[in-house]
Amino acid sequence: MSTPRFPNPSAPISNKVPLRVLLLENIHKSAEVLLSAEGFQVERVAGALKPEELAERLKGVHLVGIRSKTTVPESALVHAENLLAIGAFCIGTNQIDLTATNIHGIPAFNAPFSNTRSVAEMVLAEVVVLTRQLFDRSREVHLGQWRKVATGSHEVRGKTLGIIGYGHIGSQLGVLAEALGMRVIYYDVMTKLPLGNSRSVPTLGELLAESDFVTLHVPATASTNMMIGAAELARMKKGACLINASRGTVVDIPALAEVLRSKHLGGAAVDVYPEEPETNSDGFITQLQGLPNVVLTPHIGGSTEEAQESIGREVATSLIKFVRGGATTGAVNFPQVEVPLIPGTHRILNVHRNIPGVLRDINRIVSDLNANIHAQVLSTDSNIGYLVMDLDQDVSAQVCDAIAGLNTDIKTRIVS
Ligand SMILES: NC(=O)c1ccc[n+]([C@@H]2O[C@H](COP(=O)([O-])OP(=O)(O)OC[C@H]3O[C@@H](n4cnc5c(N)ncnc54)[C@H](O)[C@@H]3O)[C@@H](O)[C@H]2O)c1
Ligand SMILES: O=C(O)[C@H](O)COP(=O)(O)O
Repeated sequence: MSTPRFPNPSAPISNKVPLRVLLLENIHKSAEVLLSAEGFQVERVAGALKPEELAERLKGVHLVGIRSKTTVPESALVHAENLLAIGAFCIGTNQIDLTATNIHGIPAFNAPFSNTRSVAEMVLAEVVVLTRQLFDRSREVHLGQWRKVATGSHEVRGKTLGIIGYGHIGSQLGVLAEALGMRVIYYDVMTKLPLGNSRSVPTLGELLAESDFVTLHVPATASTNMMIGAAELARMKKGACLINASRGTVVDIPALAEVLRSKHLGGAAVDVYPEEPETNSDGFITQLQGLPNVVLTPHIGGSTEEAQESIGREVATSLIKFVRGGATTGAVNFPQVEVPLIPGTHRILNVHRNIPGVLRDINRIVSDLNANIHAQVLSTDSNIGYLVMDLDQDVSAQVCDAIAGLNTDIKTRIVS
């Protein structure tokens, strides 16, 4: 593998030069509070940045925080010679080129559970809203129209909720839905423990055919891209409702608009779209606008104060632990290492290309400098090796420089 090498930040992180942090997309203040308390210099941007703007803004930045709207392709890293880590202050990490960041030695951290409950609660509310056509009735009354009807309105008790993707959100939603008396079935590519009385179905087709409500909770991947198109929508029961609060790439919007217009589906709730605005000031157009019993929300499934506050703290904490001690636990694109710091030792962190002989070369450098290794932990994936090494003697600057000179080196830094 030939890894394009960006300039190596092998100089020790100095307490005198504060680390620069760039937080995009209105990341919660809780993150800034923690990062500032470390002495880091935090800059904020309200919306997302396009990749070329991001590339410019990453010059000299050590940590960047994004949410779901900021894409981080390899081209955005071209000036990111100081970038140590990326914080995705959300669940999804499909917006980051995880392979490119991995081979450039930049771990990406997310918050895998902090907004799970918020999404599950919103989807459960939408099930009731759709089956009672509450938004349409509400709009009519706002317009001075009194349309008291029961036709087409139903209880959710006894109805079947079909969950596609029975992970953190899907399984939590299933538990909440059973509390309302719903029957829960799910389809997942992995074998999952059924919670409560829920039942796994072997195929997507069976789930679509059996459900009164179908809700999607899968990540954006090649296998989920357009997984609900015209053929899948046609398999759903007449009058059933579709809910998508996962990713906009999962549902074919024109096909959905068509089955809503033809009244094959009774309603839909959509929170995510193939193209979403970068800021709250941008306009938005979708073919679903104006259709009856269609709830459209601006990607707010995880947008509660509770979730955002908790995500801010969780991801900021991961970034701080990585800066201070090199911990990569929870990074989505990196070998996992977490070693407690021992006072009096001198820690070096090294990311290198995963080829035979690197550890031998590094240990020869340490030995030539007459240093003693107190602790050494190496974890690898198919592209890179991540080494955390504590030395008894303070020769870490010389060791660091020598390791950075190896042609296998990707990133090397000293933390203590
Ligand atoms: N609307 C929002 O604001 C919001 C908030 C949080 C998360 N999300 C989205 O929801 C997604 C799910 O979140 P989660 O925390 O439950 O993730 P998760 O990883 O815990 O669960 C995802 C599940 O989908 C399954 N899956 C993957 N590919 C599949 C396929 N082709 N068919 C069927 N199942 C498949 C996985 O096996 C897993 O069980 C996230 O990836 C994110 O994109 C949206
Ligand atoms: O992946 C997620 O957690 C959700 O899509 C929420 O993303 P957001 O932080 O951009 O609202």
